Amino acid sequence: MSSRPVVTLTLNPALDLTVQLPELIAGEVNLADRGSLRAAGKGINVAMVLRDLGEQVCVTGVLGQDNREKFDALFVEHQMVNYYQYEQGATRINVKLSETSGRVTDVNLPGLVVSETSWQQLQRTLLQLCEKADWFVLSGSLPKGLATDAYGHICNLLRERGKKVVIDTSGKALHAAVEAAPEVIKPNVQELEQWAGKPLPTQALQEEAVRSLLNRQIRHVVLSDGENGLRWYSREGAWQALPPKVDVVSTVGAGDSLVAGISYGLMNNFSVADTLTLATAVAAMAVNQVGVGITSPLRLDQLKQQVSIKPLSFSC
Ligand SMILES: Nc1ncnc2c1ncn2[C@@H]1O[C@H](COP(=O)(O)OP(=O)(O)OP(=O)(O)O)[C@@H](O)[C@H]1O
Ligand SMILES: O=P(O)(O)OC[C@@]1(O)O[C@H](CO)[C@@H](O)[C@@H]1O
Repeated sequence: MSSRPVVTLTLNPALDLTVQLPELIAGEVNLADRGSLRAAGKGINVAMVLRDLGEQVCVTGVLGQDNREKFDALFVEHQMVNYYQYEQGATRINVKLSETSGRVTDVNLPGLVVSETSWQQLQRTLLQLCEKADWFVLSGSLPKGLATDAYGHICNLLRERGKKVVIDTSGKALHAAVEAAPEVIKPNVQELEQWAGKPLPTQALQEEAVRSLLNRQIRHVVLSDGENGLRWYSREGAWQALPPKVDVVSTVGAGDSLVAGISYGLMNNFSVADTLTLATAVAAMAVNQVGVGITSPLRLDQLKQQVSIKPLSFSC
């Protein structure tokens, strides 16, 4: 466990309305088995896992004033230090329709419009947090009101101060973020294809794109691929992690759990094998439940034992 806190930034958080139903039939009345409404968003999910791993966490970003209660309660319950900026209006609700087969349909709303005042205040907050923290995890889509290079801009601010930045985003935001050379990025295969601007159907083609990311001075590229696990690339080498087989309850937050596990391992100077084992097990745990977090340390140990790691032949 590191002695200094880690910061997670969520610019576009959400209340996740997870609905579990046998089968989704579009255009019909669907009867659900159960539902839950949770404070979420990518960086908040990352924070949940990091707290469960024992890290001190400062959370920041922009939340809506009108429905802040669930977020405030979560921060208190999980002892996260709250540096959020509150904007007029309500944080979006994202609907996650989770079928018995394991298929998940996401309906994500656009979110708040972030004002220039909040954006400026947020940057001041991040600079203030540079005095406390060395690692910053920036996750998720960008809300309206922010330029597509918002993550790139923040990453530059942080890197100039010697901070390590992990970024998990997609589309144009990922494009701009890559130019700021963060320490780690975690695209999934589809996001890598969007970045490359073409389909990448083979491992060789994916590795060509990864090479050009590493040549832009990104230190680690973690390429996630759902139930096939992940491949981790850096100038020092490459590894593949194959996840354990689990019953899929909801895949929402699996990527965030992976990001949390990778960040934890890097922050604590774990070996690559230990980092990947932990991250892959934590992600599998997320898949096996609704919501993220380490709900059973014993189960996490069992999952870790079922992760398989192997080195890949790869050079830059
Ligand atoms: N069915 C599964 N069984 C076990 N592990 C899984 C499964 N699906 C995903 N994972 C784990 O979660 C990781 C992240 O999943 P994925 O590649 O879907 O990320 P993502 O697209 O960022 O996810 P999301 O945005 O939905 O959180 C995978 O690398 C894998 O380790
Ligand atoms: O709009 P973004 O930021 O891309 O995604 C938001 C989101 O789908 O990501 C999390 C799962 O990763 C959910 O908690 C949340 O609803």
